[in-house]
Amino acid sequence: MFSNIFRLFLCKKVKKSNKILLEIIVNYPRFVRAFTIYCPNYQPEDVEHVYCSNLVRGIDHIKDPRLNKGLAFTLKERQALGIHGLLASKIISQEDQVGIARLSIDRYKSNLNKYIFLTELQDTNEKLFFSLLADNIEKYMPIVYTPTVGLACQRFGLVYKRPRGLFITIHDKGHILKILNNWTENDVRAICFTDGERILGLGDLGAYGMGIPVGKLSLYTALAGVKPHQCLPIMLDVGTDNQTLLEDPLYIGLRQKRVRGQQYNDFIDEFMEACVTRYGKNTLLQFEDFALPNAGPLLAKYRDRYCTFNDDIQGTASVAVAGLMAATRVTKKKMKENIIMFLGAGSAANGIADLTAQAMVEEGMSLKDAQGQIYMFDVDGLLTSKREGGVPEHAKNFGKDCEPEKNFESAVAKIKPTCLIGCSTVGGAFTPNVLKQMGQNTERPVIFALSNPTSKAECTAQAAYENTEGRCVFASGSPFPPVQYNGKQYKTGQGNNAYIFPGMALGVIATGAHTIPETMFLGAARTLANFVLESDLEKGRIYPSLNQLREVSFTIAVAIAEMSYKLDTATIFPKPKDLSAWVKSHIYNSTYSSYLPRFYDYPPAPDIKMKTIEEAYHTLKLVFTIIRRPLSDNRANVKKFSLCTRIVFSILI
Ligand SMILES: O=C([O-])CC(=O)C(=O)O
Ligand SMILES: [Mg+2]
Repeated sequence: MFSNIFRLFLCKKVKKSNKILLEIIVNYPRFVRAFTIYCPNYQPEDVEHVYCSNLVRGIDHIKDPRLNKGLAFTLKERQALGIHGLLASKIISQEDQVGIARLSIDRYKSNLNKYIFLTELQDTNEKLFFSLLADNIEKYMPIVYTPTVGLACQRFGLVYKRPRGLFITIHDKGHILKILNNWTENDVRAICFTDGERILGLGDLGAYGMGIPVGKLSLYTALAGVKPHQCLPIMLDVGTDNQTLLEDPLYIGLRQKRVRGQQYNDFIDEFMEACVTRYGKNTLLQFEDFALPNAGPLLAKYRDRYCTFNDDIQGTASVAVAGLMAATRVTKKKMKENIIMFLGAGSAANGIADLTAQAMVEEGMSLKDAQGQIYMFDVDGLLTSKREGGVPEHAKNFGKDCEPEKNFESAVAKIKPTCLIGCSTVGGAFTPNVLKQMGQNTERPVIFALSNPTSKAECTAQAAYENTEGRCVFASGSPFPPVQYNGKQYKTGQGNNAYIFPGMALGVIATGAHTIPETMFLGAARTLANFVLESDLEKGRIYPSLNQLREVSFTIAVAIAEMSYKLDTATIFPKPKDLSAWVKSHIYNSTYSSYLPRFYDYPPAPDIKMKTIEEAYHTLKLVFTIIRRPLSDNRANVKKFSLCTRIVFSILI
């Protein structure tokens, strides 16, 4: 470390103080985080690129996916970087590269092969991958995400080639922090992790579940612009109870049954603590695809202590409630005028039910009355106290005291729900008879088949429209093509949490929120519902089109940032005057940057020629001033102290 400081002080060729800044940023990783939180305009990836262009030369520049531009390197860059001759002579613009990549993908017939192509592109040229994805969301989201990612997880032994994220096993207990230290990126702001026990509706896929956090985080960047180097996917491998996988020669995870109980809980405890020790207290920790017995209790345990949320409970709830809100404009029924019935009583169903009840309360209903209008039906039938075993603890708010009913169709006929929501992972469970009954229950029945991937959807869009004479309001978790019925085309909406979690993440990261209160998910739902146009509703769609997802995510991010201050969970002070501009300043730029020196592009700073140690000292002082300035708020005194201490330690130790 001292040699680094020495190197910094002896940096002879420095022309401008910004160059010194770059040196500091690159050499002192903990400093990077402190610095970039307060000066997000200094895009760390650009800083690294500019810096790296001086250090990384030759073939290494092409091999690094963050630096690689393929044939888009200009002649000057090729000469400066020592890669002239390593590339074909033609120089191709990034835009043309996107077109070529599209042609290449289209040549593959199978979606799994398209997935593999895109993964390889991400591994070789990150900016091209994200610009391709961001420009073609509707086309490629179903490949890198649901439903193809489900198939990729099932075949992960074949798909897995090189590290993207960390695998932490139960045997690493006691050493998790050390493993996090092996991830060389220091500016991680968001971690998405799974233990693989409930991968989509596909069940326990063990370590093969890694595809899900990888896919989710790709959407963080493609949809919300969270910088890719700030995202870390993690697989917590505690074994699998999937016998087929335990016998699969290609299986890449621990070949043992799942560890449960105290040992599991201690492992997750250690993991959560290690993450904040390594990356800071307000690192966003997203639980993904945990099974029911763990998902709810872990959320309850950590939600007030960490910046965390469970995507399947809260993200799914938020998108479903947004759908219900938008549907009120079609059905002309307020939320509180509905009878809602769930098929499935797991974490997703309970998350949606809780948030729906809150939305009804906001319309002036008591919580008890709201819960009274929400029914659940699981594998053992209607949730009532009179059934064998009673109402399960995790769904106790929605159990009723009526007679037991084991037949789903009869339950739908008896209770006459106006909204039917599928979170059961039982493909085809909304039979034609069930759908017809919904058509009899009300003029405009709301039918959501939310289970993923497509094979697990409770019904297809086609079946929903056909069996309700085109009167239903339909949404599904996985995409369905438009439906033709009775001479009319219906474009159905995809009620997938992808509408929520990217924007939520950006808003939370931009304000350094230290917890994520539940009302933020209601706020996100409302923001999303407001995006739905009358023209969408006319086409039968209660969500904005996927191509609007970037705009939607940004608007949600700004709303979340606003709430973050209102709810006193933000840690960036003083509150930026223009919150929208502040959020924007955090967004990743997937356009290639020039690797020729361009220090003059950075915000103006005094032009100090570094000849003496004294001048270097002044530059450091300048950096401190920049960092201290936004912390003048009295409320932030403690944070100010700890931040300054961290900076001093970063530099001196
Ligand atoms: O991944 C998706 O498409 C939605 C989701 O969280 C799930 O089904 O678990
Ligand atoms: Mg999920």
